[in-house]
Order: sequence, then structure tokens, then C-alpha cells
Amino acid sequence: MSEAVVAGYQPRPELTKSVTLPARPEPITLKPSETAVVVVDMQNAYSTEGGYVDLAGFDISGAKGTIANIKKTLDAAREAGVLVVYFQNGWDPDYVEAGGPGSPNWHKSNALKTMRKRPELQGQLLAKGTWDYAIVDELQPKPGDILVPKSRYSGFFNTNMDSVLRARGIRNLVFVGIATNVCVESSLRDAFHLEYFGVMLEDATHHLGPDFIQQATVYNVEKFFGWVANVNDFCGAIGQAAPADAGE
Ligand SMILES: NC(=O)N/C=C\C(=O)O
Repeated sequence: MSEAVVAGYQPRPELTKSVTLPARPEPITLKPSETAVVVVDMQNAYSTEGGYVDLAGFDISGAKGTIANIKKTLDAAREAGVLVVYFQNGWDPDYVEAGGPGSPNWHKSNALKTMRKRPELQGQLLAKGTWDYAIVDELQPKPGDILVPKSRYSGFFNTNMDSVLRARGIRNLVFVGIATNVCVESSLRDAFHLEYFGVMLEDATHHLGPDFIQQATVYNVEKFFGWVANVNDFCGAIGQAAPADAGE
């Protein structure tokens, strides 16, 4: 699976001015040209009524607010010339990429389990080309953004995410998306092990499961794997690197 670059990009002047993002456990310095916002799985499957996680019985009532906060984050990031990378989770329509009974994914994926329980949904959940797999309307990728398809929870596993980032000199990753405790945390953990500085915007993520699980990931990130910040602070900080500052 390889990445796709959304066509029509006009390169911005390289922004070299570093900004300081208020974060926990301490502020972190970000250079826009070395930073990417990673949008994790903002597909209908994970945030729209009638999508996979809704059909599987998870509460997605918080997703609308998450979408709005991600949009605000992306507007500020693009304005500052920060790279935007989308993960898109799913498999081919025959579910070959999902793995059969020999794969733990076959046993643990709630999408696959839901389709086994409700065979009329077969081919509809997380299958490439379907509405469920598509990125939500509000967050459609823009020219210059990169899409990285993935078939497991971590966006670094069996993808070329690491090469995509290294080729562009990216060192800092700002994570937003759904679900905090599954694909966001899995990807941020892998990023840590690959020597990236991972920041999670806590109000631009949403969890699957009881509320305490959001707090568990926030704790894990803050204590062990990276930094936790919020959308207003990110937009305020990255706004300090507006294009007028280029070359400073
Ligand atoms: N995007 C995610 O965090 N996904 C979580 C569960 C799944 O894909 O089944």
C-alpha cells in the first residue's frame, strides 16, 4: 500500500521560525517545516451515524465536536505551511488484507465481527471504495496533503509512513482523530519508537469505549510516549509562524 499526494499543491516558502506549543508535561518547540499533523482515520466508519463503530454499538455522540476541532487544527496548520497526513483504515472489498482466521485481526476487529453477525453488511464496512471507508465530508483532504492507507491499527505498520516523513525531514507529529485509545495511541507509540516527537491534541481526538479510556491514553502519552496539548494552544502557537514570518 503506497501513499497518495493530493494534486494541485503550490509549495509555500519554507517556514523556519520555531514556535513553542504549551503542552504537558512541558512546552515543546516545533519548527513548522519539520512538523506534520496526522489525521487518524477520520472516515465515516468512525464518526458518522450508520458507520461501522455506530453499527457495532459504540457511542459516537462526541464525534461531531471532534470533527469541528480537527477542522480548526487543519486550517491553522495549512496556513502555517505544516504538512497534513491522513491515515485511512480499511481493506480491499474481499477483505483479503484483513486476514483470515489465522490473523488476530480476524478475531479482534469489531468491523469483521459485526459483519459476521450481520451478513447483510458484508462488503460495506471499511471496504475500499465504500461510503464507510471515505473521509468525512467536513475534512476532505486538500492539495498537497498526503493519504496513507493502512490495514491495522498503527499507521506505521506495513505502510510507507516512516519513509514519507523522513523524505520530508519531518520530526514532530501532531496527532488528531479517532480513536484515541486504538489507532491514535498505537500510531503515536510506534512514532515514539521510531524517534518522532509525538503530540496528541486531546480535544481533537475521541475514544471508543468508556470515558476513562480517553484519560488512560492522555496519561500514557503525557507520562511515557509524548506530549499532550489542546487545539486552541496549537492554533495560537502555529499561528505565530504565519507566512509573513518566512525566513526569520
Ligand atoms: N481508528 C481506530 O482507532 N480504529 C479502532 C478500531 C477498529 O478499527 O476496529
